[in-house]
Amino acid sequence: MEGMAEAVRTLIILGATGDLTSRLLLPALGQLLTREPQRRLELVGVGTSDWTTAHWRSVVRKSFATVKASGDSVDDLLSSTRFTSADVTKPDALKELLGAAEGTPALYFALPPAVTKDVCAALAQIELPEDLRLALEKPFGTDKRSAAALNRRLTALVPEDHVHRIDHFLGNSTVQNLFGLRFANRIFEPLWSTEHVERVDIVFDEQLGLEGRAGYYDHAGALVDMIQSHLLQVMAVVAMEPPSTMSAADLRDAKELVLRATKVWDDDAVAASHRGRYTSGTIDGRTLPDYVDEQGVDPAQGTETLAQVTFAVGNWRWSGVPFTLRSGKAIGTLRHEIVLTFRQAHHVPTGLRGVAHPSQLRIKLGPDEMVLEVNTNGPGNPRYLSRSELHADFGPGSLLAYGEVLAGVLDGDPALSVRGDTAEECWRIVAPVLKAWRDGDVPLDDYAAGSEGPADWSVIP
Ligand SMILES: NC(=O)C1=CN([C@@H]2O[C@H](COP(=O)(O)OP(=O)(O)OC[C@H]3O[C@@H](n4cnc5c(N)ncnc54)[C@H](OP(=O)(O)O)[C@@H]3O)[C@@H](O)[C@H]2O)C=CC1
Ligand SMILES: O=C1O[C@H](COP(=O)(O)O)[C@@H](O)[C@H](O)[C@H]1O
Repeated sequence: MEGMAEAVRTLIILGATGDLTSRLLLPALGQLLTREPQRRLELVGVGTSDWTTAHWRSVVRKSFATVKASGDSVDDLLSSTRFTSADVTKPDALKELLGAAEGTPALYFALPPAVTKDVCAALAQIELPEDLRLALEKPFGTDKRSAAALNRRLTALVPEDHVHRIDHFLGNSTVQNLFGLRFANRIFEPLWSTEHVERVDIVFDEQLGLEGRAGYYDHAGALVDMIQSHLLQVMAVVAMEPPSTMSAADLRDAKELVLRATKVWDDDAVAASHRGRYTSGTIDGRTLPDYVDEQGVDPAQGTETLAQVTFAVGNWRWSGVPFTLRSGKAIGTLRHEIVLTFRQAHHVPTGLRGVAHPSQLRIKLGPDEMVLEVNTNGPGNPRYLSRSELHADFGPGSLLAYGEVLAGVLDGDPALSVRGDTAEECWRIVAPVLKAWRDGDVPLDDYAAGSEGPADWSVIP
């Protein structure tokens, strides 16, 4: 790590009455404080709603209970946390909030993106405490240009390494495990290149449907919601060069180099992408309506609920290896995994019968495990090939993914947050696909909720 930063003493959540705060942020914070009973943190919740501090404390307590949070720092926080009703787009409101903060403060923007922009404009009008940290949720802009404009605003307020662009997939324990697996063994890294890898697939298929999120999702769609943000970050960790250290500078440089080398496969966004949208169906006994009939959806938006794009990473290590990223809602089988498919053996000895399938390494993004599928002689006839699976259980991380990224914000370590140039790069990468889809050059295929996606799409092995 580059020099120890001062730990945040006051966390101010802007948008404390919202869904993100109660469902994801507070449980993550409760878990973090349980693991670190020595940490002392003031928590201030802010929203325009007319909440009392007593009500806010009951919300925090309820969210903490979901992770069985306990211990000294939890008790301490529960008895001191307070709620302020304020419109944070007003400079005076921000001045008062920051003025009342003890020690190093962090502002967590759990706000709609348009409000976040206005808050940044308001922050520019007041004097800011030294060492202020800013944590921003996705979506970070809507394209490269708006992301760049937001970056300029933010870095006019605080230094880049005080800006935490949150991507909770970087805190996912399996993604964290990739560092150990790839860089603390000699047996995988020599195989981790175009010499031996035929293709890489990163799949995040969910059984969940829209779940009442039309206000956000119907404008984002699967490509922006998952691929432009989370899955490109995961891909960057899978494809990066070995960093010299785990410092924020080394990790983020290594990710950035991969993303800078990434473009749509063959520069052909039409051939390299698919989009789909669910129609009614049943998943695990739960019936979902057609996506277009979900509450709040505007059918005219033509929003996709399943996206698949193949990218090329144009460098020495990965030349010629397709990286296919896919994510969808309302898919019959939950599948969250990174799959490396290895090239065929150069020569299988004549006399060995059966089929030598390519070896595959499956790294699962929860439950956290790894499966290596290889050809062996197997049981029975020793001259007949069969498939064996080597399983490794990574075990769950001690923190939820949000807890890992929140720890980075509180400790002033941006290693797990997205750097400004990288946020822009990710928009550059998907821009040709967004354009092809907007222009209607790629069909929006139907698939029934509960199916595995449109039947004529190529299957990801
Ligand atoms: N919910 C989720 O699962 C995820 C959300 N995100 C991102 O997190 C952010 C927040 O999402 P979410 O919690 O779902 O949104 P909500 O709509 O549930 O909450 C928005 C919050 O913003 C507050 N707010 C709006 N305007 C102001 C204002 N002028 N001053 C003070 N507070 C204001 C609202 O407070 P009040 O109502 O009291 O005015 C409310 O607490 C978004 O950027 C979203 O994209 C990212 C990943 C997942
Ligand atoms: O950010 C998001 O991620 C979730 C999937 O992540 P998980 O950690 O909740 O499994 C996804 O469902 C959602 O659409 C997306 O906005």
